[in-house]
Amino acid sequence: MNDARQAALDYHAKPIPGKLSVELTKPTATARDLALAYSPGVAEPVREIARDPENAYRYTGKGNLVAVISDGSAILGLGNLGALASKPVMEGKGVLFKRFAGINSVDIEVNSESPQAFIDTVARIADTWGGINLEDIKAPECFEIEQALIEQCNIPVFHDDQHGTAIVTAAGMLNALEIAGKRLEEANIVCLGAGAAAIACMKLLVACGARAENLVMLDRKGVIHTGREDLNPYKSMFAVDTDKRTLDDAIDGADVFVGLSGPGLMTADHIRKMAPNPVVFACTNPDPEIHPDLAREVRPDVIMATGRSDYPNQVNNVLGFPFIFRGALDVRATRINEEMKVAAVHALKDLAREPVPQVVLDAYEMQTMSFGPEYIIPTPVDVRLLERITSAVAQAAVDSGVARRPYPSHYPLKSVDDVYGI
Ligand SMILES: NC(=O)C1=CN([C@@H]2O[C@H](COP(=O)(O)OP(=O)(O)OC[C@H]3O[C@@H](n4cnc5c(N)ncnc54)[C@H](OP(=O)(O)O)[C@@H]3O)[C@@H](O)[C@H]2O)C=CC1
Ligand SMILES: CC(=O)C(=O)O
Ligand SMILES: [Mg+2]
Repeated sequence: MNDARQAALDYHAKPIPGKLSVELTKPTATARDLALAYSPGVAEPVREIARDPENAYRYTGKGNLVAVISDGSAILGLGNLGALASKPVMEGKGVLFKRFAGINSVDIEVNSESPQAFIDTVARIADTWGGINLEDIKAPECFEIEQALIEQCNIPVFHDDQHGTAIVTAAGMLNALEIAGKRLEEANIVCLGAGAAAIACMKLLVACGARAENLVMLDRKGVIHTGREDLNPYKSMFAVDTDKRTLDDAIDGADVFVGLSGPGLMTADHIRKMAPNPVVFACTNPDPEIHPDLAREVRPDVIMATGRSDYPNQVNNVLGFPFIFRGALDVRATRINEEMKVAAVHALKDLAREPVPQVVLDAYEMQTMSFGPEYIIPTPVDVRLLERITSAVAQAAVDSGVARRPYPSHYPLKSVDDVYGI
């Protein structure tokens, strides 16, 4: 077994299995403590919640609790490996929620025989949570599932692989193109993949100014064009009238490549054919469409991003979902709407232009990091993400009328220790 593989397995297995645990927030040492925590004291908040469900936010952990729910049908770029196999990733999302935004989470892996069974299962347990983060559910089922749950639940339901990824991709793309001296409105874009992440990313890029006619999307069968009769409605939105059929055809002269598909699908010959100063976001995890070392060797002028932590420019939804949920929870938003997503894009994009704190440089063992080809987007350990994205999202929720609480008086957040505002 190679060292990296063994290290990853040991990390998950030792000293105790898994990456998350539950902690107590109240004293439990004495008989009095127990009489308050459990019987008879617990009956009082029960009565209060039965009288008014909003009291669940006051007397339980609901308001700072997010469910991370998957059916394991699209685990990273590893494919449909089933609900249980997705558990390390879902625990991992919980780690990120807690570490970066002070949010408690529980991972739930659902064995479901149909989208409707999944929807019914999640809808029945929705009251438990302050929000629901859907994760690693494959397209096209993910679209129907998310839409149904948004309609049935009065808490935010957010499919991270769609919207978290799209927000981070749009922020990184706007910066990368500026550095490359290009405009999104004029860029020729190739998107490899036509699933949850790809469809949402391309929709948001179009909303940000990309032209649909400059965008070629590909699935396993090749270019999504108007002559195809096997397209679902989500893919059809991106069908273009073109003679191009393969990635090799589409990539010729392209300014941008976005990979949300599978490992190793982009070759040296593909990247060689791109326009000057190409932008390549090879975002499949854990192994990207093209390795960054190969991409840079073939194209020294590339602006390269991956989903990984061990190369510059990590375009990964970790830069989005913890902070978006934090902002949504703190104003008790009923949903995460387009205004909140756009606010997150701009907060993330703008932060990349500011000087990088020493603590971030230390974490990455770098002497310098500054806005440019090797730094198009902040790193996940940058605590300013907590301040900027949560504030922007909360404000957008208030302004767009989905907040049930005012903009928090304890904002801006400077640390996860401040999230309860006490
Ligand atoms: N960096 C990040 O933050 C994120 C990265 N991702 C990555 O994006 C990828 C897709 O995830 P997701 O959208 O959730 O999964 P889905 O299962 O919803 O979509 C996968 C898509 O990839 C396409 N695909 C797979 N293999 C090939 C191939 N050989 N050639 C062309 N297209 C191919 C599929 O084509 P078809 O439709 O024909 O089956 C499908 O459209 C994963 O690798 C994941 O790790 C996802 C979310 C966040
Ligand atoms: C990062 C992530 O959510 C994914 O690759 O699926
Ligand atoms: Mg995912």
